[in-house]
Amino acid sequence: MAGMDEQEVRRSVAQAGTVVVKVGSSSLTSASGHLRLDRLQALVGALSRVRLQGARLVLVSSGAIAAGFGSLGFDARPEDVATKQATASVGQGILMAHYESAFAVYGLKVGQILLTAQDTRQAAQYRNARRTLGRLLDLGVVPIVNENDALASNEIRFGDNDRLSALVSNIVRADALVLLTDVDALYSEPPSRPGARRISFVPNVVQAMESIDAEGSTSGVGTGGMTTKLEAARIGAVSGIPVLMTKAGLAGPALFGDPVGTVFAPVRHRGSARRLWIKFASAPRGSYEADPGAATAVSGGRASLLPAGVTGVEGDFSAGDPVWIRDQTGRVLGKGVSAYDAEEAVRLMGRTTTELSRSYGHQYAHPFVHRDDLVLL
Ligand SMILES: Nc1ncnc2c1ncn2[C@@H]1O[C@H](COP(=O)(O)OP(=O)(O)O)[C@@H](O)[C@H]1O
Ligand SMILES: N[C@@H](CCC(=O)OP(=O)(O)O)C(=O)O
Repeated sequence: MAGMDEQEVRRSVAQAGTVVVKVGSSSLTSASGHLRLDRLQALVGALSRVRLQGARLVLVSSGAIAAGFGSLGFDARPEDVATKQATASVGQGILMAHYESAFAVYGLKVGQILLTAQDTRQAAQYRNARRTLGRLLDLGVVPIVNENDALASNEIRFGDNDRLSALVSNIVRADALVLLTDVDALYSEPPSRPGARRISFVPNVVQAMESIDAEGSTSGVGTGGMTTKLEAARIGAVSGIPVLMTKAGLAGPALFGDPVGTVFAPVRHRGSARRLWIKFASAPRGSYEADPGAATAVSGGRASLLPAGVTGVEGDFSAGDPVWIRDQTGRVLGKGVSAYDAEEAVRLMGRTTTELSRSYGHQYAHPFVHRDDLVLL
């Protein structure tokens, strides 16, 4: 809920019925490309306590590449795509084997879910991922999610698990997202710099992103650095989900509401699952150009985009695909699901729904993008 103070955010993390925890490579692996078993086991100990107290838990774990390159005899993280994919394939097996036996100590079962960006962009695959994750959680299993690095090539990658974990939080409708990394908290600038200030509460991450310097540093084995963590916190906060970030060694206290790390307050109420998908996960396949009247109406937040207000159609999309909505200067106003395919839309644009109904029948008397299927950006 919007307007929460620090204590309320911490309490809602501790009381979350469904929690997504993301752990970064730097927290699980050594610089030589091997898993740090002691760390993995400590993490699993903390997570198991939460699960055994009744919370539904999803773990988004990085580390496939960082845990795989040492065992393949490389002295550094590989750079080329094919070797990275092969390394991830080996490392993912190592990770899962250890998670499986570490959770088994607490009598818990794990299930592997490897996602590609495509699985969140397409509505049908998104629903499929949601169904499988939901069923695993119903069965009391801890789903362990990673990007399907072995098959994802550069063009179709999420690239970082921070953003992925925020999308997974929306998929499972999590009550909290916990990002575990190798720094204890968010700082005003990279903590290696003198003068970096520790921040324990971020009331509005959208505003905070303008003043925090997260540039140019990762731990070396991680990929996204602080920038992608802030982006994940933003997606969470804007989706109505409280977010906590701290170092992996503090997972236990963090999940039990102790004052560790940085918490980010939700900045909006949570919208419907469909709108969250449109806003954060869907990839538009074309766009509608709105005339000034339609642009104003749509920007007001309550109107649908009617055929009469559309002056251009771009791209090759089908009915049910996401599209951008732009004004006549090309500025993006929003994103929505088109009720028509591009070819039909070209034929129908510029005409009132009454005209369309008269010429083509009742089934054509509806908006190009219904307001329930439209989000402003
Ligand atoms: N403003 C900041 N506050 C905290 N950490 C920061 C900041 N800017 C950069 N960093 C760096 O981000 C790193 C964590 O990112 P990364 O290496 O990608 O971790 P992970 O593997 O957990 O995803 C930290 O080691 C830290 O040095
Ligand atoms: N999917 C990749 C990790 C990608 C990633 O985001 O890494 P990190 O910044 O350590 O969370 C892997 O398992 O190696």
